[in-house]
Amino acid sequence: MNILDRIAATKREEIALKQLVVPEARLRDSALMQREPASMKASLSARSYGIIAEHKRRSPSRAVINQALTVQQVVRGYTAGGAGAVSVLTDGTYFGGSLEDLLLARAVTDLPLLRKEFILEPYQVLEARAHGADAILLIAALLEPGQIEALAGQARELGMEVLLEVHDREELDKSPLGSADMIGVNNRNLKTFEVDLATSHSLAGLIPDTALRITESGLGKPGELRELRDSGYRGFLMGESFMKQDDPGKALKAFLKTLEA
Ligand SMILES: O=C(O)c1ccccc1NCC(=O)[C@H](O)[C@H](O)COP(=O)(O)O
Repeated sequence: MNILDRIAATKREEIALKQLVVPEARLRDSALMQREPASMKASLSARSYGIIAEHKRRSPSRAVINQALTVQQVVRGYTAGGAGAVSVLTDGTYFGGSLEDLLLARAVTDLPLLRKEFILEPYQVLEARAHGADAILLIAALLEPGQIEALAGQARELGMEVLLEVHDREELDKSPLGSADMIGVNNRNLKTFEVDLATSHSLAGLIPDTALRITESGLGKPGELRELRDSGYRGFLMGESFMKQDDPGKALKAFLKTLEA
């Protein structure tokens, strides 16, 4: 079984349990349901380099990235450092994240928040909204086209945007692209962890202009972002290269200064 299949199997078990412990009615009672979500697409589009800075303690491909900082320290730093949006990993088992991280992030920033999660069920979309997310991630490799449409429709009804993630031509061709506000190309093969920025370059021209193009993973050099921008990308999802620094927000600020010089 590859890692993505393992993550999905764990996730299904977790969702079944969580639905028993926290019923949907309780999620609907969250005070954050009254908050108007912000547009991540607009925030990223307003910048020449729309960085989605990710809070990421660890991952299946990297046992430890940064366990020393609080989520508030990281997200405050990203906000001051010029991020266009913040991505918060909420998976506990494989990434050491939680829904509490999303709540804490919400408490310290007005930037749009992406719930970075392996979403399989409508329950998780409601969870995202109830914990302050403005956008959700849908991973094409995990979902059938009909599921993408249904989950994206639910997100829209709840006022959130959708980042649809693909990794290859097959996933792009099978996906209902009109369901997404943003289409992300993950440079990391989630089954092998291999990272290749050529993935984004080769798929850029196949993404419809109705969606904002986002390139994800393995980014760290200003020159790479300039080339990806030339290919049509306006959003750049970056985790490890900032999180491995002692001060991720300062690292982001310095990175943007070099990029925009
Ligand atoms: O990062 C991983 O090892 C990983 C493994 C399996 C599934 C997903 C994984 N990462 C999720 C992501 O998409 C990245 O966290 C995100 O794009 C940022 O990537 P990076 O800048 O390389 O940290």
